[in-house]
Order: sequence, then structure tokens, then C-alpha cells
Amino acid sequence: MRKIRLVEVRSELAAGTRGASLGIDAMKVASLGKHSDFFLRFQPIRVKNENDLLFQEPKFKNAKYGEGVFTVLKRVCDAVSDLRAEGLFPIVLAGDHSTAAGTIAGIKKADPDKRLGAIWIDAHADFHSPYTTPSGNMHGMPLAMATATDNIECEQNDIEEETEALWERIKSIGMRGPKMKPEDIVFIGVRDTEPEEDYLIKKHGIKNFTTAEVTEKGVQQVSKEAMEILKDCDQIYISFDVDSLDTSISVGTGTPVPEGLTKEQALELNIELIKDKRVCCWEIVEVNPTLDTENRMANNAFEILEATTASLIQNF
Ligand SMILES: NC(=[NH2+])NCCC[C@H](N)C(=O)O
Ligand SMILES: [Mn+2]
Repeated sequence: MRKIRLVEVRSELAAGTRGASLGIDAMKVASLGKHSDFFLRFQPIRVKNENDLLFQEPKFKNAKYGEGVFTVLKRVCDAVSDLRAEGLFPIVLAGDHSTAAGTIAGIKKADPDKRLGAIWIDAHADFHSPYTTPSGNMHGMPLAMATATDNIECEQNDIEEETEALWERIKSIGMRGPKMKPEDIVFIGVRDTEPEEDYLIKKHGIKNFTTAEVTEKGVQQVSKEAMEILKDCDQIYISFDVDSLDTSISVGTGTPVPEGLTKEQALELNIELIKDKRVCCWEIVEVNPTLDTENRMANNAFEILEATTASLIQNF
């Protein structure tokens, strides 16, 4: 049986709104409300954060708090890589979505010869680089970090030399060069992208299962098709950004977008996808209780976390 370890990353440096570092603890509060023993059952590893940088102005305008993001991603990479080397299954609970790049780097570092794919359940494509970012917020960049994509063809920002050097260091966490091919990414629920990201999606023929498609085809079929696209991958990482959920469920996340997945769709999708034996890591991000009422997002997110973990255990 594969053993699970929780990895807690209370980092929110890369988000544009404050509060995502409180998401993990909001899910713990949700678990208490349900009298769940979830957080008793799995021993957590805590990755140190650099959130105190937020009291200062950001140094790099196209890669805000990038020096801290680099430090945190490197720590996440090492933690995940150590767990994978021991054959453990990391469930990563994180603040902002930039951590996913550290997670991916860690998975790859432990198994450099295995082909890694990702299922990215999100409202956003998170495929910007400092050259194209509209905001400078690095939670919009993890897939560019993981695939070592600059997207110079769509360059919008004239970036400073220091930013360029930092970006090179971030792309080299774990190992130099790409950890994944863009072709080995599958999107679910992506509905808020910029033209620079649309260019990459088109260029690499990346499939996005829209909310409408999930509703039409059903979760089983979409999961089957997603896994079929990744048939040549040896390992699969699932990244679940709670902003994939519809805003009617909750706005307790930094960048909410309407027309998202229902709670049931997201729950069933994760339950189904994690059954694939190649899935080696699952991550949940962007719960922000400071933007919420009555901890709604964390309650929903915890339900998904618990059900997905149960599915993983049942299908070991
Ligand atoms: N993980 C997220 N919530 N990402 C939101 C990114 C939004 C936008 N594309 C940006 O780069 O600023
Ligand atoms: Mn995201």
C-alpha cells in the first residue's frame, strides 16, 4: 500500500490578494466542524514560508516577491522529492498556486527518467512568464516554470536583468530545463486566460475540458479522455485549484471566476482521476478564508480533500 504524507505550504507570496496562507488552517477548522479524524491520520510535513516579505514592497514588478517564491519552491521541491524517493504519496496543501512548480520539480527530481504529465483543474491556465504576465503575480506562472516556457513570441513586458536571472533560477529548481512537456498537460475548467496563454494552448494543442463539456459528457467520460491524452506518461500529477469551482459555491479564493464546476463535479472528478495508478501526487491550492463568509470554500475544499484521499486509499 502506498503511504500518504501531507505537505503543508502556508505560502501566499505569489497571489495578488492576501489571505491564501490561511487556507490550510481554514480546512482544518472545516474538518473539526465535521468531527473528522483526517488531520490525525496523516503526519504533516511543514514547509517554511517567506510571507514576511509581504510587509515590504515587491522588488521585481514582473515577478513579485520572486526571491521569496524561489526559496519556497526550492523547499517544496526538496520535500516532495524526498517523499517520492521513499515511495510515499504527497498530498500537498498549499496557499497560492505557484507551489505547484515546486511540487512538479520535486516529482521530477526523484524520477528524472519518468515522463510526467499533469491534470490541471483550474479557472486559469497559469502559463504566464515574467515576459507576458499582466499582473506580476507568480501564481499565474507555475506551468511556465515547469515547462521552462518564456513565450517570447508573445512578449509584453520589458523585464529587468535581475528578473531575468531570477526567472532562470526558478526554471532550474530541481533540475535544469523542462520537467514536463506542454503536450502532457490536460486542463479541466479553464475559462479565464489571456491571449498569451491562448497562444501556448493552441501552439501545443493542449486540451481543455470546459465546464460545459464536463456537464455534457459526465465526469467518467472526461476522466477517461483525460487519461487517454496522457497515455504515454509514466507518472501523473493532479493540481486542484479551488477557483475551478463556481462562484455560486463560494468566492473564498483570490481570483474567482463564474461558470465553474459544481462541487459535485469537482468531487467526482478528483475521486475518479486519482484512481489511475500512475497518479503520484495530488495538490489543493488557493483557499482564502479572508474573502469568504462562514468558511464556505474551506468546507467544500475539505470535503473534496477527504473524499479524494478516501478514493486514493481504496484504490491503492
Ligand atoms: N493560480 C491563480 N489563481 N492564478 C490566477 C492568474 C490570473 C492571471 N492570469 C494573472 O496572471 O495574473
Ligand atoms: Mn491556478
